[in-house]
Amino acid sequence: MTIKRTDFPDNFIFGVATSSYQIEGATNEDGRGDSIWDTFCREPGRIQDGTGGDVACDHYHLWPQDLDLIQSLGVDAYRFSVAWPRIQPDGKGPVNQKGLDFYERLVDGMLERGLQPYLTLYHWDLPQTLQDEGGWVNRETAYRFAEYARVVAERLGGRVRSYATLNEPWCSSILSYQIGEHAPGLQDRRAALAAAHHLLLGHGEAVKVMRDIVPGSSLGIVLNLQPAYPASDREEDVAAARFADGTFNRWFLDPIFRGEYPADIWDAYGEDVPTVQDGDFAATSQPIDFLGVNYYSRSVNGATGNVRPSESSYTHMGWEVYPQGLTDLLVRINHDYTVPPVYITENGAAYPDELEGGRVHDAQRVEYFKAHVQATSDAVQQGVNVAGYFAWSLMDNFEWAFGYSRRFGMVYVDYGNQQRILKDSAKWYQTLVTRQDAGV
Ligand SMILES: OC[C@H]1NNC[C@@H](O)[C@@H]1O
Repeated sequence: MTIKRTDFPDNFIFGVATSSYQIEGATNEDGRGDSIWDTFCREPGRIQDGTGGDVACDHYHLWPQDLDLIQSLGVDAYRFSVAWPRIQPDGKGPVNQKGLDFYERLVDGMLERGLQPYLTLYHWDLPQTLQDEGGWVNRETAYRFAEYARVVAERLGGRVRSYATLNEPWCSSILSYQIGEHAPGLQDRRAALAAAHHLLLGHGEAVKVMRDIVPGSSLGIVLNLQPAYPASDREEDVAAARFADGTFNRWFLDPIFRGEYPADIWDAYGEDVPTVQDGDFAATSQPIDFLGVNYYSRSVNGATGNVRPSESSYTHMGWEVYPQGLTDLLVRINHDYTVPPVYITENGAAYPDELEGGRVHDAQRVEYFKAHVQATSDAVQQGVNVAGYFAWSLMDNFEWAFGYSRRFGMVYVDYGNQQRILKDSAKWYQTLVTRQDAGV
Protein backbone atom coordinates (compact mmCIF):
# COMPACT_ATOMS: atom_id res chain seq x y z
CA MET A 1 0.00 0.00 0.00
CA THR A 2 1.61 3.28 -1.00
CA ILE A 3 0.49 6.76 0.00
CA LYS A 4 0.65 9.12 -2.96
CA ARG A 5 -0.21 12.74 -3.47
CA THR A 6 -2.85 11.57 -5.96
CA ASP A 7 -4.65 9.94 -3.02
CA PHE A 8 -5.68 13.47 -2.10
CA PRO A 9 -7.91 15.97 -3.93
CA ASP A 10 -6.04 18.03 -6.54
CA ASN A 11 -6.41 21.22 -4.47
CA PHE A 12 -5.09 19.58 -1.27
CA ILE A 13 -2.25 21.66 0.19
CA PHE A 14 1.02 20.18 1.45
CA GLY A 15 3.24 22.46 3.50
CA VAL A 16 5.75 22.84 6.29
CA ALA A 17 5.37 24.84 9.51
CA THR A 18 7.47 26.86 11.94
CA SER A 19 6.92 29.64 14.48
CA SER A 20 8.61 32.98 15.13
CA TYR A 21 10.18 32.48 18.55
CA GLN A 22 11.40 28.99 17.68
CA ILE A 23 13.40 29.93 14.57
CA GLU A 24 13.98 33.69 14.20
CA GLY A 25 16.56 34.65 16.84
CA ALA A 26 17.48 38.37 16.62
CA THR A 27 15.46 38.97 19.78
CA ASN A 28 17.05 42.39 20.34
CA GLU A 29 17.15 43.56 16.73
CA ASP A 30 15.25 46.20 14.78
CA GLY A 31 13.12 47.36 17.66
CA ARG A 32 11.71 44.03 18.83
CA GLY A 33 10.44 44.14 22.40
CA ASP A 34 10.77 41.40 25.01
CA SER A 35 8.28 38.54 24.93
CA ILE A 36 7.24 36.35 27.84
CA TRP A 37 9.51 33.64 26.42
CA ASP A 38 12.57 35.90 26.55
CA THR A 39 11.77 36.45 30.23
CA PHE A 40 10.95 32.78 30.87
CA CYS A 41 14.22 31.55 29.32
CA ARG A 42 16.19 33.84 31.60
CA GLU A 43 14.68 32.19 34.69
CA PRO A 44 17.07 29.43 35.86
CA GLY A 45 15.71 25.90 35.54
CA ARG A 46 12.85 26.72 33.17
CA ILE A 47 14.54 25.41 30.00
CA GLN A 48 16.00 21.89 30.12
CA ASP A 49 19.28 22.85 28.43
CA GLY A 50 19.38 26.40 29.76
CA THR A 51 18.98 27.93 26.30
CA GLY A 52 16.61 30.46 24.76
CA GLY A 53 15.50 31.87 21.44
CA ASP A 54 18.03 34.70 21.22
CA VAL A 55 19.74 33.05 18.19
CA ALA A 56 17.64 29.92 17.45
CA CYS A 57 17.99 29.18 13.69
CA ASP A 58 18.96 32.79 12.93
CA HIS A 59 16.06 32.82 10.51
CA TYR A 60 15.71 36.59 10.90
CA HIS A 61 18.90 36.86 8.82
CA LEU A 62 18.82 33.56 6.92
CA TRP A 63 15.21 33.77 5.74
CA PRO A 64 16.04 34.03 1.98
CA GLN A 65 17.95 30.75 2.03
CA ASP A 66 15.28 29.18 4.21
CA LEU A 67 12.59 30.16 1.71
CA ASP A 68 14.78 28.67 -1.05
CA LEU A 69 14.98 25.49 1.03
CA ILE A 70 11.19 25.36 1.44
CA GLN A 71 10.72 25.95 -2.27
CA SER A 72 13.19 23.13 -3.04
CA LEU A 73 10.96 20.72 -1.12
CA GLY A 74 8.22 21.33 -3.68
CA VAL A 75 5.56 22.16 -1.09
CA ASP A 76 2.60 24.42 -1.85
CA ALA A 77 2.57 26.46 1.36
CA TYR A 78 4.53 27.67 4.35
CA ARG A 79 2.94 28.11 7.77
CA PHE A 80 4.79 30.72 9.86
CA SER A 81 3.97 33.07 12.70
CA VAL A 82 4.40 36.80 13.28
CA ALA A 83 6.10 37.92 16.50
CA TRP A 84 3.78 40.42 18.19
CA PRO A 85 6.76 42.06 20.00
CA ARG A 86 8.32 42.91 16.62
CA ILE A 87 5.13 44.69 15.55
CA GLN A 88 4.20 46.39 18.83
CA PRO A 89 7.16 46.20 21.23
CA ASP A 90 4.92 47.33 24.10
CA GLY A 91 2.06 45.09 23.01
CA LYS A 92 -0.06 48.14 22.26
CA GLY A 93 0.17 51.59 20.74
CA PRO A 94 3.22 52.49 18.64
CA VAL A 95 3.94 50.21 15.69
CA ASN A 96 7.52 49.20 14.90
CA GLN A 97 7.78 49.65 11.13
CA LYS A 98 11.00 47.61 10.95
CA GLY A 99 9.07 44.65 12.34
CA LEU A 100 6.34 45.02 9.74
CA ASP A 101 8.99 45.47 7.05
CA PHE A 102 10.57 42.12 7.97
CA TYR A 103 7.32 40.22 7.55
CA GLU A 104 6.48 42.09 4.36
CA ARG A 105 9.83 41.00 2.88
CA LEU A 106 9.23 37.46 4.12
CA VAL A 107 5.73 37.25 2.60
CA ASP A 108 6.87 38.78 -0.68
CA GLY A 109 9.72 36.24 -0.68
CA MET A 110 7.21 33.42 -0.35
CA LEU A 111 5.03 34.76 -3.15
CA GLU A 112 8.04 35.19 -5.44
CA ARG A 113 8.84 31.50 -4.84
CA GLY A 114 5.29 30.32 -5.48
CA LEU A 115 4.71 29.52 -1.79
CA GLN A 116 1.29 30.26 -0.26
CA PRO A 117 1.73 32.10 3.08
CA TYR A 118 -0.29 30.65 5.98
CA LEU A 119 0.13 33.23 8.73
CA THR A 120 -0.40 32.66 12.46
CA LEU A 121 -0.82 35.86 14.45
CA TYR A 122 -0.02 34.40 17.87
CA HIS A 123 2.30 31.48 18.50
CA TRP A 124 2.96 32.24 22.18
CA ASP A 125 5.38 35.20 22.11
CA LEU A 126 3.21 37.64 24.10
CA PRO A 127 4.85 41.06 24.65
CA GLN A 128 6.22 41.08 28.20
CA THR A 129 4.69 44.47 28.90
CA LEU A 130 1.23 42.93 28.55
CA GLN A 131 2.21 40.11 30.89
CA ASP A 132 3.28 42.80 33.36
CA GLU A 133 -0.39 43.86 33.29
CA GLY A 134 -1.67 40.29 33.82
CA GLY A 135 -1.18 38.81 30.38
CA TRP A 136 -4.07 36.70 29.13
CA VAL A 137 -5.59 36.67 32.63
CA ASN A 138 -6.36 40.34 31.99
CA ARG A 139 -9.40 40.65 29.71
CA GLU A 140 -7.90 43.79 28.16
CA THR A 141 -5.26 41.64 26.43
CA ALA A 142 -7.98 40.23 24.18
CA TYR A 143 -8.64 43.74 22.85
CA ARG A 144 -4.93 44.52 22.47
CA PHE A 145 -4.71 41.32 20.41
CA ALA A 146 -7.47 42.52 18.07
CA GLU A 147 -5.62 45.84 17.65
CA TYR A 148 -2.42 43.94 16.81
CA ALA A 149 -4.34 41.79 14.29
CA ARG A 150 -5.60 44.97 12.61
CA VAL A 151 -2.03 46.31 12.22
CA VAL A 152 -0.79 43.09 10.62
CA ALA A 153 -3.80 42.67 8.33
CA GLU A 154 -3.61 46.30 7.17
CA ARG A 155 0.03 45.86 6.16
CA LEU A 156 -0.06 42.34 4.71
CA GLY A 157 -3.62 42.56 3.46
CA GLY A 158 -4.49 40.54 0.42
CA ARG A 159 -0.96 39.16 -0.05
CA VAL A 160 -1.71 36.74 2.76
CA ARG A 161 -4.90 34.80 2.10
CA SER A 162 -4.90 32.64 5.23
CA TYR A 163 -4.73 33.98 8.78
CA ALA A 164 -4.89 31.87 11.94
CA THR A 165 -5.50 33.98 15.03
CA LEU A 166 -4.05 31.65 17.70
CA ASN A 167 -1.86 28.61 17.81
CA GLU A 168 -2.91 26.10 20.48
CA PRO A 169 -4.77 28.19 23.10
CA TRP A 170 -4.67 25.13 25.39
CA CYS A 171 -0.89 25.57 25.57
CA SER A 172 -1.09 29.37 25.98
CA SER A 173 -3.46 28.93 28.93
CA ILE A 174 -3.49 25.53 30.68
CA LEU A 175 0.15 24.57 30.03
CA SER A 176 1.29 28.14 30.79
CA TYR A 177 -0.88 29.32 33.68
CA GLN A 178 -2.01 26.04 35.33
CA ILE A 179 0.66 23.41 34.70
CA GLY A 180 3.40 26.04 34.54
CA GLU A 181 5.72 24.34 32.02
CA HIS A 182 5.43 27.20 29.53
CA ALA A 183 5.72 30.98 29.89
CA PRO A 184 4.75 32.75 32.11
CA GLY A 185 5.05 29.58 34.26
CA LEU A 186 2.19 30.05 36.74
CA GLN A 187 0.30 27.25 38.49
CA ASP A 188 -3.18 28.62 39.08
CA ARG A 189 -6.18 26.88 37.49
CA ARG A 190 -8.51 29.85 37.90
CA ALA A 191 -5.96 32.09 36.18
CA ALA A 192 -5.52 29.48 33.44
CA LEU A 193 -9.25 29.29 32.73
CA ALA A 194 -9.48 33.08 32.64
CA ALA A 195 -6.55 33.11 30.21
CA ALA A 196 -8.23 30.49 28.02
CA HIS A 197 -11.42 32.54 27.92
CA HIS A 198 -9.62 35.76 27.02
CA LEU A 199 -7.58 33.98 24.34
CA LEU A 200 -10.81 32.76 22.74
CA LEU A 201 -12.35 36.21 23.18
CA GLY A 202 -9.29 37.72 21.50
CA HIS A 203 -9.68 35.24 18.67
CA GLY A 204 -13.26 36.34 18.12
CA GLU A 205 -12.49 40.04 18.37
CA ALA A 206 -9.63 39.65 15.90
CA VAL A 207 -11.82 37.77 13.42
CA LYS A 208 -14.43 40.55 13.63
CA VAL A 209 -11.81 43.21 12.93
CA MET A 210 -10.12 41.30 10.11
CA ARG A 211 -13.33 40.52 8.25
CA ASP A 212 -13.43 44.14 7.09
CA ILE A 213 -9.71 44.54 6.42
CA VAL A 214 -8.98 41.38 4.47
CA PRO A 215 -12.33 40.45 2.90
CA GLY A 216 -12.06 37.18 1.01
CA SER A 217 -9.16 35.93 3.15
CA SER A 218 -9.53 32.69 5.05
CA LEU A 219 -9.65 33.25 8.82
CA GLY A 220 -9.35 30.47 11.37
CA ILE A 221 -7.79 29.15 14.56
CA VAL A 222 -5.35 26.33 15.31
CA LEU A 223 -6.08 23.89 18.15
CA ASN A 224 -3.86 21.12 19.48
CA LEU A 225 -6.29 18.27 19.94
CA GLN A 226 -5.67 14.89 21.49
CA PRO A 227 -8.19 12.03 21.26
CA ALA A 228 -8.70 10.44 24.66
CA TYR A 229 -9.18 6.65 24.86
CA PRO A 230 -10.26 4.74 27.99
CA ALA A 231 -7.66 2.25 29.24
CA SER A 232 -10.48 -0.29 29.54
CA ASP A 233 -14.26 -0.39 29.25
CA ARG A 234 -14.54 -0.10 33.02
CA GLU A 235 -16.81 2.80 33.96
CA GLU A 236 -14.09 4.67 35.86
CA ASP A 237 -11.73 4.51 32.89
CA VAL A 238 -14.42 5.63 30.45
CA ALA A 239 -15.16 8.55 32.77
CA ALA A 240 -11.46 9.44 32.94
CA ALA A 241 -11.25 9.53 29.13
CA ARG A 242 -14.37 11.69 28.88
CA PHE A 243 -12.95 14.14 31.41
CA ALA A 244 -9.62 14.26 29.53
CA ASP A 245 -11.47 14.84 26.27
CA GLY A 246 -13.50 17.55 27.95
CA THR A 247 -10.63 19.53 29.43
CA PHE A 248 -8.29 19.16 26.44
CA ASN A 249 -10.60 19.21 23.43
CA ARG A 250 -14.21 20.20 24.18
CA TRP A 251 -13.25 23.14 26.42
CA PHE A 252 -11.96 24.83 23.26
CA LEU A 253 -14.07 23.28 20.50
CA ASP A 254 -17.40 24.06 22.19
CA PRO A 255 -16.95 27.85 22.67
CA ILE A 256 -15.75 28.11 19.06
CA PHE A 257 -18.36 25.94 17.35
CA ARG A 258 -21.25 25.89 19.87
CA GLY A 259 -20.92 29.22 21.68
CA GLU A 260 -20.79 27.57 25.13
CA TYR A 261 -18.53 25.70 27.51
CA PRO A 262 -19.16 21.97 27.98
CA ALA A 263 -21.47 21.66 31.00
CA ASP A 264 -19.78 18.59 32.49
CA ILE A 265 -16.40 20.30 32.62
CA TRP A 266 -17.86 23.66 33.67
CA ASP A 267 -19.40 21.90 36.68
CA ALA A 268 -16.16 20.05 37.41
CA TYR A 269 -14.21 23.32 37.44
CA GLY A 270 -16.49 24.76 40.13
CA GLU A 271 -15.27 28.11 41.50
CA ASP A 272 -12.39 28.29 38.97
CA VAL A 273 -14.66 28.91 35.98
CA PRO A 274 -13.99 32.14 34.07
CA THR A 275 -16.15 35.24 34.15
CA VAL A 276 -18.16 35.20 30.93
CA GLN A 277 -19.69 38.52 29.89
CA ASP A 278 -22.69 39.03 27.62
CA GLY A 279 -21.56 38.80 24.02
CA ASP A 280 -18.44 36.78 24.75
CA PHE A 281 -19.74 33.58 23.19
CA ALA A 282 -21.01 35.54 20.19
CA ALA A 283 -17.38 36.60 19.72
CA THR A 284 -15.77 33.21 20.41
CA SER A 285 -18.15 31.45 18.01
CA GLN A 286 -17.63 33.92 15.17
CA PRO A 287 -17.96 31.97 11.89
CA ILE A 288 -14.49 30.94 10.70
CA ASP A 289 -13.26 29.63 7.37
CA PHE A 290 -10.97 26.84 8.57
CA LEU A 291 -10.02 24.89 11.64
CA GLY A 292 -6.34 24.06 12.07
CA VAL A 293 -5.69 20.81 13.94
CA ASN A 294 -2.29 20.06 15.43
CA TYR A 295 -2.03 16.33 16.07
CA TYR A 296 0.87 14.48 17.66
CA SER A 297 -0.55 11.63 19.69
CA ARG A 298 -3.43 10.35 21.77
CA SER A 299 -3.96 9.86 25.47
CA VAL A 300 -5.02 6.56 27.08
CA ASN A 301 -6.84 7.35 30.28
CA GLY A 302 -7.35 5.30 33.40
CA ALA A 303 -8.99 6.24 36.70
CA THR A 304 -5.57 6.36 38.36
CA GLY A 305 -3.79 8.21 35.53
CA ASN A 306 -2.66 7.88 31.95
CA VAL A 307 -1.51 4.55 30.54
CA ARG A 308 1.40 3.93 28.12
CA PRO A 309 0.47 0.97 25.89
CA SER A 310 3.55 -1.27 25.91
CA GLU A 311 2.99 -2.46 22.35
CA SER A 312 3.43 1.05 20.90
CA SER A 313 6.54 2.97 19.93
CA TYR A 314 7.26 6.41 21.39
CA THR A 315 8.95 9.55 20.13
CA HIS A 316 11.76 11.48 21.83
CA MET A 317 9.05 13.52 23.56
CA GLY A 318 7.66 10.29 25.06
CA TRP A 319 4.54 10.58 22.89
CA GLU A 320 2.92 7.38 21.61
CA VAL A 321 3.02 6.93 17.84
CA TYR A 322 -0.68 6.36 17.07
CA PRO A 323 -1.71 7.43 13.57
CA GLN A 324 -5.18 5.91 13.94
CA GLY A 325 -5.81 8.62 16.51
CA LEU A 326 -5.57 11.27 13.82
CA THR A 327 -8.22 9.56 11.69
CA ASP A 328 -10.45 8.98 14.70
CA LEU A 329 -10.05 12.61 15.81
CA LEU A 330 -10.93 14.04 12.40
CA VAL A 331 -13.95 11.76 11.96
CA ARG A 332 -15.16 12.64 15.46
CA ILE A 333 -14.83 16.40 14.95
CA ASN A 334 -16.65 16.09 11.64
CA HIS A 335 -19.43 14.14 13.35
CA ASP A 336 -19.82 16.15 16.54
CA TYR A 337 -19.39 19.69 15.21
CA THR A 338 -20.28 21.72 12.15
CA VAL A 339 -16.76 22.51 11.07
CA PRO A 340 -15.33 24.41 8.10
CA PRO A 341 -12.51 22.85 6.06
CA VAL A 342 -9.84 21.37 8.34
CA TYR A 343 -6.08 21.67 7.90
CA ILE A 344 -3.61 19.47 9.71
CA THR A 345 -1.55 22.51 10.66
CA GLU A 346 1.05 20.51 12.57
CA ASN A 347 2.03 16.86 12.64
CA GLY A 348 5.49 15.43 13.21
CA ALA A 349 7.87 13.77 15.64
CA ALA A 350 11.06 14.37 17.55
CA TYR A 351 13.74 11.72 17.40
CA PRO A 352 17.40 11.81 18.57
CA ASP A 353 18.80 12.45 15.07
CA GLU A 354 22.47 11.75 14.38
CA LEU A 355 24.48 13.46 11.65
CA GLU A 356 26.50 10.70 9.94
CA GLY A 357 28.73 11.60 7.01
CA GLY A 358 26.65 14.65 6.28
CA ARG A 359 23.40 12.68 6.24
CA VAL A 360 20.60 12.07 8.74
CA HIS A 361 18.87 8.74 8.25
CA ASP A 362 15.73 9.48 10.27
CA ALA A 363 13.87 6.31 9.32
CA GLN A 364 11.52 6.56 12.32
CA ARG A 365 10.43 10.04 11.30
CA VAL A 366 9.88 8.87 7.71
CA GLU A 367 7.63 6.10 9.03
CA TYR A 368 5.83 8.57 11.30
CA PHE A 369 5.10 10.93 8.42
CA LYS A 370 4.03 8.12 6.06
CA ALA A 371 1.63 6.69 8.62
CA HIS A 372 0.08 10.05 9.49
CA VAL A 373 -0.26 11.22 5.91
CA GLN A 374 -2.00 7.89 5.30
CA ALA A 375 -4.21 8.50 8.35
CA THR A 376 -5.13 11.90 6.93
CA SER A 377 -6.04 10.27 3.61
CA ASP A 378 -8.17 7.73 5.47
CA ALA A 379 -10.15 10.57 7.07
CA VAL A 380 -10.64 12.19 3.67
CA GLN A 381 -11.93 8.86 2.34
CA GLN A 382 -14.38 8.83 5.27
CA GLY A 383 -15.81 12.18 4.20
CA VAL A 384 -13.86 14.65 6.31
CA ASN A 385 -13.12 17.87 4.43
CA VAL A 386 -9.37 18.03 5.08
CA ALA A 387 -7.85 20.75 2.92
CA GLY A 388 -4.17 20.41 3.74
CA TYR A 389 -1.31 18.91 5.75
CA PHE A 390 1.62 20.85 7.24
CA ALA A 391 4.56 18.90 8.59
CA TRP A 392 6.04 20.04 11.89
CA SER A 393 8.62 21.15 11.39
CA LEU A 394 10.55 22.49 8.43
CA MET A 395 13.74 22.43 10.47
CA ASP A 396 14.99 21.66 13.96
CA ASN A 397 14.28 24.58 16.25
CA PHE A 398 13.78 25.77 19.84
CA GLU A 399 11.42 23.23 21.40
CA TRP A 400 10.22 25.43 24.27
CA ALA A 401 10.95 23.96 27.72
CA PHE A 402 13.14 21.29 26.05
CA GLY A 403 15.36 23.92 24.43
CA TYR A 404 17.33 22.45 21.52
CA SER A 405 17.40 18.94 22.99
CA ARG A 406 14.51 17.81 20.80
CA ARG A 407 14.72 17.80 17.02
CA PHE A 408 11.39 17.95 15.12
CA GLY A 409 12.73 19.14 11.81
CA MET A 410 12.76 17.32 8.51
CA VAL A 411 15.83 19.47 7.97
CA TYR A 412 18.71 19.13 10.42
CA VAL A 413 20.14 22.36 11.86
CA ASP A 414 23.78 22.38 12.94
CA TYR A 415 23.46 25.17 15.52
CA GLY A 416 27.25 25.57 15.56
CA ASN A 417 27.35 26.91 12.01
CA GLN A 418 23.63 27.30 11.15
CA GLN A 419 23.96 24.80 8.32
CA ARG A 420 20.73 23.21 7.11
CA ILE A 421 20.97 19.54 6.05
CA LEU A 422 18.00 17.67 4.52
CA LYS A 423 17.19 14.54 6.51
CA ASP A 424 15.85 11.45 4.74
CA SER A 425 12.37 12.55 5.86
CA ALA A 426 12.70 15.78 3.85
CA LYS A 427 13.61 13.74 0.80
CA TRP A 428 10.64 11.45 1.36
CA TYR A 429 8.30 14.42 1.75
CA GLN A 430 9.73 15.97 -1.40
CA THR A 431 8.95 12.81 -3.41
CA LEU A 432 5.44 12.72 -1.98
CA VAL A 433 4.51 16.34 -2.63
CA THR A 434 6.11 16.39 -6.08
CA ARG A 435 4.16 13.25 -7.07
CA GLN A 436 7.13 10.95 -7.39
CA ASP A 437 4.95 8.21 -5.89
CA ALA A 438 6.69 7.81 -2.58
CA GLY A 439 6.34 4.26 -1.43
CA VAL A 440 5.26 3.27 2.04
O1 LIG B 1 5.87 20.14 20.43
C1 LIG B 1 5.96 20.25 19.05
C2 LIG B 1 5.17 21.47 18.58
N1 LIG B 1 3.80 21.38 19.07
N2 LIG B 1 2.96 22.44 18.67
C3 LIG B 1 3.51 23.78 18.90
C4 LIG B 1 4.95 23.90 18.43
O2 LIG B 1 5.44 25.18 18.75
C5 LIG B 1 5.78 22.79 19.03
O3 LIG B 1 7.13 22.89 18.64
